[in-house]
Amino acid sequence: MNTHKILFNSNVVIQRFSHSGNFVNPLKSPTPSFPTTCQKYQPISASAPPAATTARHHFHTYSSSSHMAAPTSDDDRISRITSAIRVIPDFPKPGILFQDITTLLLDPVAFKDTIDLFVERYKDKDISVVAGVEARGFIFGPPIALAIGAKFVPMRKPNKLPGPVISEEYSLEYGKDKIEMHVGAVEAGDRALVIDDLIATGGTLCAAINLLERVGAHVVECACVIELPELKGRDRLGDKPLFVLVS
Ligand SMILES: O=P(O)(O)OC[C@H]1O[C@H](OP(=O)(O)OP(=O)(O)O)[C@H](O)[C@@H]1O
Ligand SMILES: Nc1ncnc2[nH]cnc12
Repeated sequence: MNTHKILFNSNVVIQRFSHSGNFVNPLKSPTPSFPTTCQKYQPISASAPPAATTARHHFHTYSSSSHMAAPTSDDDRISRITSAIRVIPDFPKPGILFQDITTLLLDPVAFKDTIDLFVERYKDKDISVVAGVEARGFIFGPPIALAIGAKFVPMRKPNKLPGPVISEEYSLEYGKDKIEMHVGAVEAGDRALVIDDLIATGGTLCAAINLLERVGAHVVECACVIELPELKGRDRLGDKPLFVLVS
């Protein structure tokens, strides 16, 4: 395992690289063209170049710094989380390597490790709202919100929320979608953390950020369990900080 220090979100963090036998090319089909910032949906180009084929897990955790306690046994926790995520080829479409977090949920130790790592990072950051994106952000968001004393706000697929909503459309790997948030759930001045299981192209997180910023909230950071770096979602977030456990 190689270990080196990088600058990450203003803190010195340790980045570790290791290889896993069953985690290979995250996308075997051509890469669609995605917006490079949190801009509106752009049409997908059929003639885009192939995706990069090298994939590996690299773990973003953080070391001791002046204002954060160093969690013990990060290696063990990240390894357990990585091992508990199942990779399914050709789901839901040929060419997609699906990162299945349902197997992580079957492992109470790895699931707790996941929540603990996020809670340790955010407990002293004065977060007032945790926004979780449907559907898998609803799994990780609420336990984090409860542990750090923040409200949880669901960002839902269209026509699911009963009250008045604001909406944002966004592009996916294949096609487009929309998320909605209840008007009044988040207020100007709220300090928000956006949680999802995975960042691919970054379209979903961008839409969530846009919804929160439209009502005057400050998005402190986005956090995901998994990042697919080949799809460059991190670039699309611009200067908005992103924290991930596994990529
Ligand atoms: O970075 P992006 O390219 O936007 O992709 C990431 C999103 O894709 C998946 O959700 P999906 O849209 O499949 O919905 P689901 O969680 O309801 O299955 C995943 O849970 C993220 O929300
Ligand atoms: N490869 C992937 N696995 C799981 N969820 C995803 N959402 C977008 N791409 C995904």
